[in-house]
Amino acid sequence: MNDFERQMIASGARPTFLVDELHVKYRTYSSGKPAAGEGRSLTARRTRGVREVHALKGVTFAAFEGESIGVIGHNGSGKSTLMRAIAGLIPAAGGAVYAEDRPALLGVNAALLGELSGDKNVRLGGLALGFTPAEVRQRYQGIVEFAGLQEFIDLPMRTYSSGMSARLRFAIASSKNHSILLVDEALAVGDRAFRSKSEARIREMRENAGTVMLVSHSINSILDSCNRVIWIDHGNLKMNGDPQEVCDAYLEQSAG
Ligand SMILES: Nc1ncnc2c1ncn2[C@@H]1O[C@H](COP(=O)(O)OP(=O)(O)OP(=O)(O)O)[C@@H](O)[C@H]1O
Repeated sequence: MNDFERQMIASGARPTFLVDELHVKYRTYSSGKPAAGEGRSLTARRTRGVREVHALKGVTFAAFEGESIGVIGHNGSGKSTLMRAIAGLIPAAGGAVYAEDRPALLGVNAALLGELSGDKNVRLGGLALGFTPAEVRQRYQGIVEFAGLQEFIDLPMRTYSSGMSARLRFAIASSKNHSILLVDEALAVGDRAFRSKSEARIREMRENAGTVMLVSHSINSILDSCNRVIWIDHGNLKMNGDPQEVCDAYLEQSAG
C-alpha cells in the first residue's frame, strides 16, 4: 500500500477491489522456423516455437469507491492485460484480484455471434449481462437506436462492418450500470459522431459507477477525468498517485 492509498483509507474511503502481486503470462506459438544451421527435428522445432511473454510482473494496488483511475504506459507495457485480468477474462499466473463486485470491461464482455442477427445478439448480450428477459425487452429499443443500426438489425452480424459490430457491442455493454467499470480506450470505436456519443455515455456511466479505471494514450483526457494515475512500464507498476505528478514523470521519460 502506498501513501496515496493510505490517505484514501484514512479519509474513510471504502475499497472496491484489490490487485495483489498480479502476474500474467502469455504462451504463444511462433512459426517455429529453425534458425540457419540448427537441427530440423519436429520436437526441437516445437520447443523453439513456444514463446512466453511475462506481461504483468507482480502489480499491486487498491481501488476505492468514487475513484476514477487512469492507466498510462507505452505500447505493449501491459495496460490492456491488466484490465482483462481484473475483469477475470485472463487467468493470473500468480497473485490475485479481489473485488466486491464483478468488474466489467466495457465492450468485450458481450460475446456476440456472427451467424445470428443483430436482433438476436442484442437479446443474447442482454441476458449475458444478467438482465431478465423483461429487462432486455425494456432496453432493446434504446440499444438498437444508440448503435444506429435500426435498418440492419435483422441481418446476420457477419454482414456488419467492423465499426458496425463494435457499435452494437458497445451499445449492449453500456446499457448496464456497473459498480466497477473498466474502460479501455482502444475499445472506443466508430466514426466521429459515434465516438462523441460513446464518450458521453462513458461519462454518464462513470457518474453512476463506484470505481472507474480508464486506459488512455491521451494524457489530457486522463488529467481531465481521473483522481489518480497508475503508470505501467514493462509489466511493472512504475508509479501510482497524483495524476499531474505521474503524467509529468511519464512525459519526461517519453521525451528523454
Ligand atoms: N493474446 C496475447 N498473446 C500473446 N502475447 C500477448 C497477448 N496480448 C498481449 N500480449 C503481449 O503482452 C504484452 C502486453 O500487452 P498489452 O496489450 O497488455 O499492452 P498495452 O500496454 O495495452 O499496449 P497498447 O498501448 O499498445 O495497447 C505485450 O508484449 C504483448 O505483445
